[in-house]
Amino acid sequence: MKFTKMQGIGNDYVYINCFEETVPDPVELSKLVSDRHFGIGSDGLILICPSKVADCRMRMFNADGSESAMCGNGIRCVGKYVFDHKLVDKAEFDVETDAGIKHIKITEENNKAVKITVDMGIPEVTSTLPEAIVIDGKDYEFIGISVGNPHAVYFMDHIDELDLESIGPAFEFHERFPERTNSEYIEVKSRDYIRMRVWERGSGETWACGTGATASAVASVLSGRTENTVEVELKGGNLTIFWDREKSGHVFMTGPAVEVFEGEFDITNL
Ligand SMILES: N[C@@H](CCC[C@H](N)C(=O)O)C(=O)O
Repeated sequence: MKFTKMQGIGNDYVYINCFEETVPDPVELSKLVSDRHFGIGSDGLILICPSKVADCRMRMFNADGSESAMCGNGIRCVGKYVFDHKLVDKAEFDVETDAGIKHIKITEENNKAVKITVDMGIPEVTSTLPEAIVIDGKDYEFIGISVGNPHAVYFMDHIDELDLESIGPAFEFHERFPERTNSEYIEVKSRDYIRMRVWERGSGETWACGTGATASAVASVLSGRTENTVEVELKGGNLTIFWDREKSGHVFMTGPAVEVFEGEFDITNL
């Protein structure tokens, strides 16, 4: 099976062009390819498929094989892939996801996508503002935001000192979140700049999460900490998030996407 490895500010996935390839078991394939010692090495698997209602469809699987409705860094890479590989012949197009159809705008240089803006839709607040869960006897106040997938945003000082390997799974598997949750840990630097670490449902700590950055910017605005445009610094780079709160209610994510390499993977034993 042919694949392409791509990354969006360090959040890396294996991409399969399902206009040409058939994937028999994406759940098992995701576990296999994601393994950083025995596989290709990635945060999961993304299928770029034909769609009846949009220009293409994205299906996204975490490293543990669980499927998510949406992936922010993934959809920017899908945008770059279909543009660069000429599966579309326009710089604005639609991608079907299980969280709805998302509109993409490509900024190109020499016929290659260098920057991608995604209309992430209207965010949904899924908690009281804020709400607390108890972990090891301590209250953690979070803001719950869905942008097609679930996020719990926690504001704190000194995110570099956080023991993410402990707190991440405690959020992910807490009984408050029956479908598990992604969680973001946010240090506010100014009214338009935040720093973020993320623990992803199904993949653990990743270098970036586009839906997480979007949810965190929305939570920052909602709680009065920032203006509507926020730059989010993640381990692998920065994203710009603009929440058009007063007019359309939609939130827009802008950032890069990079093709790392192409290869072939033997799936005869899958
Ligand atoms: N890295 C992604 C989010 C991937 C899905 C997430 N782990 C979930 O299960 O919802 C992003 O960039 O948004």
